[in-house]
Amino acid sequence: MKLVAINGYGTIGKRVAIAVSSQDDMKLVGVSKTKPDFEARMAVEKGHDLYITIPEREKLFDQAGIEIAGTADEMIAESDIVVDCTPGNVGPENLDKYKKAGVKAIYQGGEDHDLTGLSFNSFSNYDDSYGADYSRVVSCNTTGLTRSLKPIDDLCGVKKIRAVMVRRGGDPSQVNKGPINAIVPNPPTIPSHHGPDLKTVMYGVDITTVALLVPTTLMHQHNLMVELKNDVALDDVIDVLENRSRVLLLNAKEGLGSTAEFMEYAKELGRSRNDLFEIPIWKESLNIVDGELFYMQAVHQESDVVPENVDAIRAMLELESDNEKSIEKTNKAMGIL
Ligand SMILES: NC(=O)C1=CN([C@@H]2O[C@H](COP(=O)(O)OP(=O)(O)OC[C@H]3O[C@@H](n4cnc5c(N)ncnc54)[C@H](O)[C@@H]3O)[C@@H](O)[C@H]2O)C=CC1
Ligand SMILES: O=C(OP(=O)(O)O)[C@H](O)COP(=O)(O)O
Repeated sequence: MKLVAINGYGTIGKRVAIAVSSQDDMKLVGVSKTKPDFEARMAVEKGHDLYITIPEREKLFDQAGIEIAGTADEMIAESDIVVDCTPGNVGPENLDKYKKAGVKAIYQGGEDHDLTGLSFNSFSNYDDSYGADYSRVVSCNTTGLTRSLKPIDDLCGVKKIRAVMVRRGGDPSQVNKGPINAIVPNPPTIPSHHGPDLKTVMYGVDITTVALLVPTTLMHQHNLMVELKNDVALDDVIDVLENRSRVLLLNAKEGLGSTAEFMEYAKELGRSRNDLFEIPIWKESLNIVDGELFYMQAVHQESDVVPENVDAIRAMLELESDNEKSIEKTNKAMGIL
């Protein structure tokens, strides 16, 4: 059984840990924490072996009564692959460590593509990370773009994409993030990183993105304008999106007219942490005008990249060469629609 470690147990790391534990072809070695906070305590309660990033802090964990299994370096040495879920720009410090230990590593979207020279999405370029030592799962927003644009591109070809990304100010627990009362062009320059980032997993696509930050924590929201290469009926677009996993067409008229209601829908699904791994698209928003497709979608930023991390592990450890088989296996274990 291949062994997986999670370095950085925060928003993304704690979700990837549970997702890895639910698969039958990989085993979680453990997770790392820098400090003995409630998340460290609950990681142990959830049955994860807990390793400490800063060995000098062993006493603090002892004093807090939180049992540790060893140091993060020991966890890394035991593993076949590390999923690095540390905050953006911390990852590069760890690369030498992974190289010295001879372990593979997956980074997250907070790191630059150049760190690994390879980025990953399950649907668009799984094969390129097959057997790779280092790759990067693109950010939550870029993953959301890829999920809906790839099947559309496969159906009728995409000539040019323009997208306006309305980004959540911070995650629900991030009390020190904002804005509280403003709409902030973020960045104020164009394009935002999302367009160039999409090109690292959907090669050659013509896309420009603009991004804004707003005072909300639940989800990001995207507005897409897509010039199509070939004529297509709207029903065929709807059909292809309805039949694609990890994408959901939801109806505003059924009481799902906002990101808040999407998250209420997620609660009704009854999953751990109320996660919505799928990208919900407002069905009513889909329209084709003069060969241009318009639609609006949302992204549960805390969870949409989690299944992609599981598929990336499978590709890089050569556990499955067929992306569709990996997607199906991950979906089944995680209860994804
Ligand atoms: N939160 C989000 O909405 C999303 C985040 N990402 C990306 O995922 C990565 C992780 O983000 P989050 O989970 O949100 O961050 P987070 O801040 O919630 O969690 C990071 C964890 O890493 C720990 N940490 C810090 N320095 C460390 C080190 N040197 N070694 C080990 N652990 C360390 C922190 O204590 C914390 O527990 C970033 O690259 C981010 O851009 C990707 C998609 C969505
Ligand atoms: O990957 C994310 O967003 P992004 O796709 O806009 O970079 C996450 O929501 C983290 O974004 P943050 O950099 O605002 O914490």
